[in-house]
Amino acid sequence: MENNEQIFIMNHPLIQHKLSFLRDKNTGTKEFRELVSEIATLMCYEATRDLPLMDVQTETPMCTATTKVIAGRKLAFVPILRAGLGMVDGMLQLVPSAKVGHIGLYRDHDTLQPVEYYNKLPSDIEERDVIVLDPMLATGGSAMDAITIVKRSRPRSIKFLCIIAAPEGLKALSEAHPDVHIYCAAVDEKLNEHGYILPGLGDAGDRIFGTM
Ligand SMILES: O=c1ccn([C@@H]2O[C@H](COP(=O)(O)O)[C@@H](O)[C@H]2O)c(=O)[nH]1
Ligand SMILES: O=P(O)(O)OP(=O)(O)O
Ligand SMILES: [Mg+2]
Repeated sequence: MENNEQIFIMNHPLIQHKLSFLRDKNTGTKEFRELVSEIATLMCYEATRDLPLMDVQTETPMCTATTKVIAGRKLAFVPILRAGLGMVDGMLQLVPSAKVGHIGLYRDHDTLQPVEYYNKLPSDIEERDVIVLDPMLATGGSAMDAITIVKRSRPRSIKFLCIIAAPEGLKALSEAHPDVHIYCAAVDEKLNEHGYILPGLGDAGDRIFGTM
């Protein structure tokens, strides 16, 4: 799977290095949580690369200079519960002013279909660019549903940021929401018969919250 106009694979060495430890089954809950957060920060840096800038006048100790600031674009992060929660603090490290909405979805074990159980989005989401967060894009069902829910509130734009994607999920999501840019750190081989990503890292929510 290659980068294209909709899908961005972040192969930065720091991200890839941390991802190896994240995949390791011997990585414990505390370290796993820290790694998810650190990777989210690094991915946030890339995913905000297109934020528009505007010129301002700044008094340096030497003279007046024309410098750049972000041109008033407001962001909202929307983690898909539970696993997406692990990415929020890392994102807020770089954009502390972002608002945070939450969408609660779990996958039905038999059908693999997402089941919605919670939904709270910022009231001014129409003025915001949204980044939906979930470490894992497997069948794509959760991301597709979460983005459909967010779209009903008419944000300015939506991006989806995950750490590991399966080819099946990338295809499904990019076809269902061609207007949504997708950022991931790795595209793995395939899904197993239970809808888990191979080689993957297991169940991200369970590993973040220690509920294995
Ligand atoms: O290897 C995996 C696969 C899935 N998850 C969790 O499931 C959803 C995504 O699954 P979809 O099939 O794309 O709906 C995601 O929220 C993860 O929490 C996982 O942890 N590990
Ligand atoms: O998508 P699931 O079912 O794995 O949910 P959670 O993120 O709560 O583990
Ligand atoms: Mg889970």
